[in-house]
Amino acid sequence: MTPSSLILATIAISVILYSLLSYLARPARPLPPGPKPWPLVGNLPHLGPMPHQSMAALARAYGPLLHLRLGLVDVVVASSASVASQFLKTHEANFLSRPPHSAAKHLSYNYQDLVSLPYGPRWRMLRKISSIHLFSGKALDDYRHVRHEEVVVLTHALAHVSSTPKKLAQLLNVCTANVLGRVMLGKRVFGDGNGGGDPRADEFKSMVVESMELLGVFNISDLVPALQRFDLQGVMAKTKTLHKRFDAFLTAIVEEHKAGMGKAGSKHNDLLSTLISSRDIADEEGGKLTDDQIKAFLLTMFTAGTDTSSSTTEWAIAELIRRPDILARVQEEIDSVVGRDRLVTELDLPRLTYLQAVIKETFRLHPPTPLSIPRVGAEGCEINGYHIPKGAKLLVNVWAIARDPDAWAEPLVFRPERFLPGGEKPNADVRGNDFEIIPFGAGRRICIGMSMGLRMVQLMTATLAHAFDWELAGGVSPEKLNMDEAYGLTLQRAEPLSVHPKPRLASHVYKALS
Ligand code: HEM
Repeated sequence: MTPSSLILATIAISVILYSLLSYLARPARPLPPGPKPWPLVGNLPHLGPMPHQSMAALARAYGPLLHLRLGLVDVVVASSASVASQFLKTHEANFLSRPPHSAAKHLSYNYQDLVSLPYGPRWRMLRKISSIHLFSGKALDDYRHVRHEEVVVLTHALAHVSSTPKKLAQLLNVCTANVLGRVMLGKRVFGDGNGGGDPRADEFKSMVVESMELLGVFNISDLVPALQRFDLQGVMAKTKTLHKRFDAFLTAIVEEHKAGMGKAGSKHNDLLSTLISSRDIADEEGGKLTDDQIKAFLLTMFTAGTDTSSSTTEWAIAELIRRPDILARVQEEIDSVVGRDRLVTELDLPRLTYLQAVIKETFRLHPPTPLSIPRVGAEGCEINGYHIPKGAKLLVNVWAIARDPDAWAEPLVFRPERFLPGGEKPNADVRGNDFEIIPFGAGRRICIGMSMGLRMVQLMTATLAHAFDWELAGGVSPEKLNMDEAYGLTLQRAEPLSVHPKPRLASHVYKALS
């Protein structure tokens, strides 16, 4: 049999088997509405290059609870606050695990990381360890100086006068990665701490972006298992190569750390040392950790924790550049609280009400994970009178929910005032309680790094807005700034922000940074 006739035969058998099984297992209640699926590929052609946008358009036509069939997989999409709350609150217990995804499987050392582990003892153990060491109020306060110092390094790098424009995303990424490095490993991962370039940082950012692209792909091999071995979109080949690059990066970190721990008189209180030592003390819930599990843990934290915060800050600065009136108001607020003789600190943030509103508005229009991270239904259930099949993949379109015209006035306009007293949603919060704006998800599987991510985005945005005025590279005028999105698991800017920062504080502030 030739390869093409083998593919055709596989497709034909899959379609017949699937139709038969679907007929036999048809539910009493109807599935939620959705566009008619094509044979075999189902609704994949409906997704296009920007699935979050296409799904938002489909939700406008079919309603906020949408059913799609992608290959052989049932997918339900929540596109309104009330539908999202049905899944993530009312039926939360049924949607606590993640669906299978071959790219995630390969990148995460066979689903060993916190994002992809099924809800259960090992997930609980890793969540507990990371809460205690990284994300508890005490841990966050203990490491406040680290965030401050790395933002100082970032400011120093931006203040360095040069005719070459600065790629903001790259510097923000180094800042967030170094904060995580110092907190988890006890040391920076990139650069010399003076804001100087490090080619490994470019490599790292490109690996993170590529992983987000691969994780965001709707891979036909996952959706029609019979086609898995053909790797028609080349996702698996790219994932394997990427995994090797990440593994080399992580193995070096772990081995170097172990060697340091072995030296006489060395004292290590960081998280990685705890993880390495925990292999000798069986945990009552999750068992011992292997090297691969430790690398999977670090990988998740570095990927989930860097690009999300840095891209949100990049979007925030882009919005401020486009709206000089809003930037001026942010600067006025920070000047009045902080003055112009020092940089902002985290302790100033609670007094910066307008800045907080700017950050919320940025999360609303530019949520870093537009389709959140998928969940899977453990059992069949009924929502709003529709049958949700067992094993259905749940996508929460947080991007569409935050632009829902039934929930937001002029949803496409960047207007921080909507979150201030007298505005339409003065009390709305992004921490998973107000389903109209859930950039971090909600419920038990809500983003574990939420508090750290929020602090980083607030501190970086406040510092950049306070310490600099901004000009776009190439003489682009603010109103011409390209605000197009590039799709992936995380929402990148199609065109990275390229800028000339102009220091605006007293000159001694910048001198003191060197
Ligand atoms: C702007 C910042 C961030 C945003 C918007 C964000 C968003 C999200 C979202 C939407 C989820 C899925 C939640 C769900 O299923 O309901 C998630 C999960 C996760 N995030 Fe974040 N994230 C951010 C920062 C961080 C940081 C700083 C870290 C770690 C250093 C992190 C680590 C994780 C992990 C480990 C999970 C998986 C949690 C689980 O499955 O139990 N995130 N994040």
